[in-house]
Amino acid sequence: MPASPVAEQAVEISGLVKRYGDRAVVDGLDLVARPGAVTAVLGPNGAGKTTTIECCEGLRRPDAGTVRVLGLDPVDDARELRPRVGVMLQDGGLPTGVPAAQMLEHVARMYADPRPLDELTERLGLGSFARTTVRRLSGGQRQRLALATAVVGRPQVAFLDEPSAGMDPQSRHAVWQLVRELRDEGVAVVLTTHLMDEAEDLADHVVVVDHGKVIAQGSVRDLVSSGDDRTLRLDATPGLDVVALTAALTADGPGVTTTETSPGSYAVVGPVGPTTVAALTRWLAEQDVLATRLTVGRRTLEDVFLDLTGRTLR
Ligand SMILES: Nc1ncnc2c1ncn2[C@@H]1O[C@H](COP(=O)(O)OP(=O)(O)OP(=O)(O)O)[C@@H](O)[C@H]1O
Repeated sequence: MPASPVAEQAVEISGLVKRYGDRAVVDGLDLVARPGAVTAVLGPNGAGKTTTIECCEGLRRPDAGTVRVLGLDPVDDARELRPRVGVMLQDGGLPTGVPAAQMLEHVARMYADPRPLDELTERLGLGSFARTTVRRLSGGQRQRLALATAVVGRPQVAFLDEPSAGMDPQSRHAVWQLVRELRDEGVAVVLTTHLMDEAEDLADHVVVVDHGKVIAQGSVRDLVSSGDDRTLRLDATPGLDVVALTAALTADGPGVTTTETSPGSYAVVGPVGPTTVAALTRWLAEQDVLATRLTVGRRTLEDVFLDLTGRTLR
């Protein structure tokens, strides 16, 4: 049998286009994912994240561009890739009439060296619903089972589509811990998410996608650091005059931008300092508006997204 091509990158996507009808939902997307790293594809609903991942999983054929997973074509080389790639679909994608434990045992039997099932069961808390059929599992339970089936075969690449969606905080942390360990074992983990904290906590590399295109990428640190910029967050009455507020904040200080991110929530981004806060509280007092929350902190990925698109992620 010829040796598999040696790939430095676990996943390489170049100029990917996927159309539904005449609409390109993925529109010239480039992405690279390394072994031993978590790559998070971050973007709002409908950005094209799932479609991109489905092209990597061989579930959809690109209309243009190339996708390589471990140097192979996900559609043409599906048989060779199957034992080396783990997939967690957004809707679980599992047969519904089988009890959870039986499902996991069945999947494990397909691999030469599966992970110990008792350990995986314990870690992801699968024991409490082992005998329940997939159909009757809650959304979060189904997600945990889907994750277990994705990683039980010790894949070299794991595609996880919104791995912690719908989970309670305890389960979410168990999932995050497992993802970190996969990374430490050398697995290339590619996950989609629209949860900022998930990307900030887990990702070595973040790819921000909007309208089927990459609009920014880098480490979280690269993306959020921008000189002395900080974000001042303010909760107050909806509909404040942000133009007048920005003018008041920049009158005797450096330039900042002000946005009402959702009704009654505002973000002031820029070199926010003590004079900015003083000017803000003075302006609010003049308008007879009470701030119910005021914080100053470092920029987040949410701020980056807001800067790039003028919209919030959710
Ligand atoms: N089979 C399909 N036929 C037609 N349109 C589709 C199909 N699958 C997805 N789409 C559309 O493609 C766009 C991108 O969908 P996709 O699921 O890739 O986005 P996403 O970024 O994963 O969003 P979400 O965060 O909501 O999961 C959406 O507008 C969606 O309605």
